[in-house]
Amino acid sequence: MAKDPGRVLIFDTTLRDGEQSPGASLNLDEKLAIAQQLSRLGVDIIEAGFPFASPGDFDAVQRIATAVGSTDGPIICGLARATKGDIKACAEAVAPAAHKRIHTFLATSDIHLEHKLRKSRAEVLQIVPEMVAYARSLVEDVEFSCEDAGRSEPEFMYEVIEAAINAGASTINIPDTVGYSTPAEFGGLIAGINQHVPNINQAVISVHGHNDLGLAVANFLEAVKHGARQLECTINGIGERAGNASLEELVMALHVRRSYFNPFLGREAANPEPLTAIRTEEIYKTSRLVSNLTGMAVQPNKAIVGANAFAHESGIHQDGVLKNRLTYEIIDARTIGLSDNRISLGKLSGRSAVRARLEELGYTLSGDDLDDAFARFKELADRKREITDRDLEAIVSDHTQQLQAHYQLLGVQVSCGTNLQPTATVTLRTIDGKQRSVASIGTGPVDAVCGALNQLVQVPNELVEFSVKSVTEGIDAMGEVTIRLRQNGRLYSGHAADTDVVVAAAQAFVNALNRLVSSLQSQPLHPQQTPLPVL
Ligand SMILES: CC(=O)SCCNC(=O)CCNC(=O)[C@H](O)C(C)(C)COP(=O)(O)OP(=O)(O)OC[C@H]1O[C@@H](n2cnc3c(N)ncnc32)[C@H](O)[C@@H]1OP(=O)(O)O
Ligand SMILES: CC(C)C(=O)C(=O)O
Repeated sequence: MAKDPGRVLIFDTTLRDGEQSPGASLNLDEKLAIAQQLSRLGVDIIEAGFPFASPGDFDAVQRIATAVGSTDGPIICGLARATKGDIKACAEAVAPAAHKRIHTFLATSDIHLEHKLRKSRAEVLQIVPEMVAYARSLVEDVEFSCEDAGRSEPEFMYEVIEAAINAGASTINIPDTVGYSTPAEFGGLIAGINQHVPNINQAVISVHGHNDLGLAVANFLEAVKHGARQLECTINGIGERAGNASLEELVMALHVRRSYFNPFLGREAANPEPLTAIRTEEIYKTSRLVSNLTGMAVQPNKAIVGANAFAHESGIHQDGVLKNRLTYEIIDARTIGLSDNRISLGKLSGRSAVRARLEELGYTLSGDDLDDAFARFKELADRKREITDRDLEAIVSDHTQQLQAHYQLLGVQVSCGTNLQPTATVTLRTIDGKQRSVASIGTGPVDAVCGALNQLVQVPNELVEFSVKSVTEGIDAMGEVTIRLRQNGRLYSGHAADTDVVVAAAQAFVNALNRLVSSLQSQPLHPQQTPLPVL
């Protein structure tokens, strides 16, 4: 049996694999806000990024290690390829944390060895212990992953794992990198590792998996039954391609069905102790925060955190729930932090009530940031009778997105209607204070706004998604706009809300352009690429 921490460790990779979701790039302040909320949620390990990937990623990991990696906080981890350069950068980035980890990886499947790494199995067996030992010379806590484990030959993988443990790895991660495994196969893989790797009891077995076939959570639960004690997952299941195993689904499955899982961890079935250290009542607000800051909307029918997850539509269900909620509910919504019992916020509310509610939602604001958010709150409260949590989230996420913005939207004016050519005038200010306005016509007001913004910014892009939805109910509801732009095959999301959907569209477009521009600035200039316009 593997070294057993006595419960299931939750390793959150929202800021690393989650950020690999097309269009989901986050700025430094956004990453920090998410890391702080993950710490409140009670995750055991935060994988904060891939420090070697870019100076921005390095800074983010270092800042999270400094601000969130306190003695009673989570382990702060960075990802590194099995190279000295990656590992050294990772060690430097996580250094400020009280508890730090280097996570290094090398593929073990023949497909990856032959076509991607162009290395033999013998070379892999030489590199892995060398790089794990190098990582151990820099940091005490080292995790090693056999990338594409789900398609690797088990006997070869056993040898690699044994070598990694002998070199000092204390966590061995088994990733189903392409989401290929089925639950029985994945459980069998973990059982095989426990049986055939002679020194496995010196390491925690971890799993990481993707949702290409929608099986990641099911695979992980099967892995827990066979000895996996660390689950690598993301909030809302975001991540590369179809995403990762979702944290909220795993945690709630282990919570709701603990009498089923308890015996696999050597406990009495009736043991009421939780199987993870997660504060489940923080789940919903963490989901909202990640959705707002990444611009990745949560599908309404998503388990646990979707808008419909606790809604009962049909008469027979409503009748049952009215008689006894247990007829159709397996989770009390309050367990994940949904509550109807809230102070209502409106135009007579003061700074303390707004700050307190924002804190409950996972946003800790002070000084100028609080003043700005409060001013926007009052502005909105003059237009809208009751300010809901979703309104507040929209206010703060707009503000956070603008903190490091290259372009700031100063004004939008449109004229449109029957027999009128839709026209928009837009004013932008750059980070260095230059200001310019442009007018443009379009097929509708939003098209005219986007045309004007493109004229001002002059960075080629293709609009691939535009969606508007109402944040709350009623005629005075905020409209939430999500925009996705594509350039050179990469996606950039922008997200904004306002009671005026044209203003929300303009702001969402500017947010997406800001992401695109930041990404261009962190890449070396392509010979045919023109420098960024300065307005
Ligand atoms: C399964 C996962 O999610 S892995 C994590 C994915 N995350 C990322 O890729 C982070 C973002 N990546 C980047 O910024 C860049 O790819 C960098 C900085 C890491 C590397 O950039 P470059 O040096 O330009 O290399 P490039 O991306 O073109 O190719 C990757 C190289 O790493 C090698 N490589 C891939 N995995 C590993 C590994 N685990 N250990 C060592 N080398 C590896 C590849 O074989 C390739 O080498 P080659 O150039 O000799 O053929
Ligand atoms: C680096 C590893 C853990 C990974 O992200 C994967 O295999 O999907």
